[in-house]
Order: sequence, then structure tokens, then C-alpha cells
Amino acid sequence: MNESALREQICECGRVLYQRGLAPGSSGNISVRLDDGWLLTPTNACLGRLDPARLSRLDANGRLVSGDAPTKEAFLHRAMYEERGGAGAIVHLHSTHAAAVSCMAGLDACDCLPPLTAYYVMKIGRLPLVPYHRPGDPALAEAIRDIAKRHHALLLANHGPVVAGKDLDAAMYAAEELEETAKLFLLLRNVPTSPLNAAQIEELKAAFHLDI
Ligand SMILES: O=C(O)[C@@H](O)C(=O)COP(=O)(O)O
Ligand SMILES: [Zn+2]
Repeated sequence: MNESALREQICECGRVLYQRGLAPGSSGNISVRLDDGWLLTPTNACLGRLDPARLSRLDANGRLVSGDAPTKEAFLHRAMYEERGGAGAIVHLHSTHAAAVSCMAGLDACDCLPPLTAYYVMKIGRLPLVPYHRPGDPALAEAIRDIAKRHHALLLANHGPVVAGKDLDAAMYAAEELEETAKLFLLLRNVPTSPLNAAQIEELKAAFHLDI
């Protein structure tokens, strides 16, 4: 896809995520990798009303070369791209159910959500929790590096999910599946549930070549 098509795709994804209530107000941010840098959503932009011409274009050194000032999480996106060579796009959301889970006490920091459905295992697999940092804190980049080497999706404590994919469709679909599973998890609290067992997860890993 050329740059102009990628710009349109970011705006379309932003519109869809906003309309689905997954990025309320001016929350959330999106980026895609280019051959020589990145395109990111500008800081304080509403994902539902992005202008392709005003997206932030950063060069390979992370310097702004055109467009509005980038999301305050640009360093976080960059750290994730650096750790995940195959990532072509990243989506960060404040989707309500995932954000709710990110505020819960007693989560398993290695994996915040149970494997309730096969599709969740296929799109996310495991979801580690990153300790709380204020939005835009550069220390967050270092906090996620080690985790991002092993996981394409993570949950920022008291904040929301960050999901990388090979392209923007993949990142968006995974982020949507994460949100749906967080919703199921909350709906099923205090209800006896049967998550997938180890053998069922192994079968999915083999059938779909999952690296989780
Ligand atoms: O939570 C935050 O402040 C950011 O992570 C966010 O979602 C929106 O910030 P900008 O992308 O800088 O608008
Ligand atoms: Zn945020």
C-alpha cells in the first residue's frame, strides 16, 4: 500500500473505532510503519475525525517531518516497532471493558484474561499487564520492551490496551477481539466458567501456527 492509501486507511480505522465507542473523545492512537519512518495520529486528535493530510509523519530517527505534533505515545509505538520487526501497525485504545480490566486488583500480570474463546486465543493469545505509568511517560518505552519482544498485545495498567499487527487490519481486529473478551470476562465474573484447556490451546496453536 502506498503512503496515501495508508493515510486513508488510518483515518478509516480511526472512524470505525470511534464509532464503535472503542476510542472515546480524543483518546487512543494509531500508527503504521513506513519504509523510512512512521505515520501516527496527532496528539489530542479525535480518531473519528482524522485528516489524512495532518497525520504526523516521523522519519526513521523519530523526527517530525510533516503534519501535526504526534501522539504523546509516539515513543511507545516506536519501542514496540523496534522490538517487533514484523509489526506494521499499532493501535492503542481506551476501550471500556479492557480499560476496566486494566484497573482491577489481583490480575495475573503475565496474562490478564482467561482463554475464554478460540478466537481470543487466535488473535491475542496471552495478555501481559504493564505496571502503571502516566500517559506520555518515556519510562513506559523501557517498561514495555522486554514484554513486547514476546507479546504483540499488552495491557497498560489503569489505562488500556496496545496491540501490534502485521498491518492495520490485523492490529485493529486483534484490539477489537481483546475488547470483546474483556467484556465477556466481566460479564462472567462470579459465574462458573470453563476457559479453554491446555490441550485445546495446543490444538489451536498447531492448527493456526500461533506463536503465543
Ligand atoms: O491516555 C493518553 O493520554 C494517551 O495514551 C492517549 O490515548 C491519547 O493521547 P494522544 O494520542 O497524545 O492524543
Ligand atoms: Zn491512552
